[in-house]
Amino acid sequence: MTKPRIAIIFTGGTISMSVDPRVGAAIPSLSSEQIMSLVTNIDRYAHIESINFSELPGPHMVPKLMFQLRNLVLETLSREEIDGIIVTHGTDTLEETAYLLDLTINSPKPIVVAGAMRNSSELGYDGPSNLAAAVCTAISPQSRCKGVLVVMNNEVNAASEVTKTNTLSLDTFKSLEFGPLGIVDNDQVIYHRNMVSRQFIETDEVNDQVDLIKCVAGMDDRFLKFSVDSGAKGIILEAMGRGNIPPAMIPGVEYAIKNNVAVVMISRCPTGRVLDTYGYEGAGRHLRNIGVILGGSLPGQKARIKLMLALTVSADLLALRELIESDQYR
Ligand SMILES: NC(=O)C[C@H](N)C(=O)O
Repeated sequence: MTKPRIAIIFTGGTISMSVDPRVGAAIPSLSSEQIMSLVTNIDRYAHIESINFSELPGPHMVPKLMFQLRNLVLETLSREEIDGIIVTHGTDTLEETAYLLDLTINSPKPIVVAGAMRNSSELGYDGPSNLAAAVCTAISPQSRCKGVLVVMNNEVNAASEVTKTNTLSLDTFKSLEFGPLGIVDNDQVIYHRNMVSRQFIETDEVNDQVDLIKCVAGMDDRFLKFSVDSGAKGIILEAMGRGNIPPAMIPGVEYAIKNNVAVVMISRCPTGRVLDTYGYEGAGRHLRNIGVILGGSLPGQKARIKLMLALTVSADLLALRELIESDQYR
């Protein structure tokens, strides 16, 4: 039987780091060959092809590079002999890249994003085991047509649902709202459910002029006005609870919308979607009536990815509302 062929695209992150004695802390240093040499016996399962994209820590990744990575993933997927793709990534921005890939690639072939929480100088370096689980996931026919998957700590999560929840735990990537899609057990992926919803945004670019503003008690509209005046085309408003903001922020929201800047609201609560349940000043109904778009249950950093892509499809605020709300409010 012919073994499946998997391309692994290395972008950096802790999975490719070790402690530099001069700095006394972890920095990118491992080549893809060095990492793959630690994933022992993987050639029993698949032919592996390594592709070097970058050696970036997660916080150095930027939206334009994520989109270049998306183009490389698409190009690699278009090769008939490739059965699936794995992307290694710094975990700090892994969910953002994974979600961008998920929203912009419509392929039945499995795409898996993985990383590590411990670098190769630490006891219990989890890079090789996460990569092994990612390969087991990518070669499974059951992983087809599932969108982009995030595999860490033997759990399989949908890119559209997952977020990093803990600063150091190996078990940090969680779908807080719905739980994992499945697990990797004994080198086999076992799925328990399908992703809740999936959206595809057809575009060839990303507009990175989107800011994220978190609301706190007593906040005013200075950040909102600064964002508009400094050229933002979109703002993610990380609101309180069900989707409500302090009244002193409202002039800034009106100023943004008057200037055709899209304002998408999500919640600073870790779970639950926003909705226009409340009718007081600054509450969801008021904000919706003045043109604020509802962003569902996405965390702010992922809602930003979605808006950055949606803005390349239309600058019209009503069309943007339609596009952004369509998969969360039916
Ligand atoms: N575990 C990690 O990968 C964290 C690291 N700071 C990064 O995102 O590059």
